[in-house]
Amino acid sequence: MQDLEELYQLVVERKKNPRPGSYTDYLFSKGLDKILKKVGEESTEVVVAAKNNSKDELKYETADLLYHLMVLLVEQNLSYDDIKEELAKREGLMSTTKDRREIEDL
Ligand SMILES: N=c1c2ncn([C@@H]3O[C@H](COP(=O)(O)OP(=O)(O)OP(=O)(O)O)[C@@H](O)[C@H]3O)c2ncn1[C@@H]1O[C@H](COP(=O)(O)O)[C@@H](O)[C@H]1O
Repeated sequence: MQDLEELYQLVVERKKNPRPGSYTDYLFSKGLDKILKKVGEESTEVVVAAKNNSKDELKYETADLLYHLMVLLVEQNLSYDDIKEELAKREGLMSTTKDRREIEDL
């Protein structure tokens, strides 16, 4: 079993201890622009999969995107806890927006 945090930790481990032939090492060696390109590509593939109404494709592309996002976070020295903290801050936000004026189409 591998959850997102375990995947993040695996990427951290690869950065600390590069392993020959590892795709993660390949991304780190190419640098930020390559990682950003992959995040962009994989994001687009998620959009296309959803438009194709294909759950299998969406599942596959989402896993690809999450992996590349974890590589980006590690490259940028953002910890997994940073993201968890940000998400935690948002808990309960719904209740504070219930009186918001309806969003109108332009
Ligand atoms: N989750 C993933 C994961 N998802 C996608 N990918 C790789 O992402 C690449 C995306 O495929 P593409 O066709 O878009 O890219 P490509 O043509 O192979 O290469 P480029 O476009 O980047 O040049 C594939 O090579 C996949 O193997 C991943 N590679 C690794 N992981 C995880 O990271 C762990 C460590 O992997 P290594 O670093 O390779 O040991 C693995 O055990 C997995 O758990």
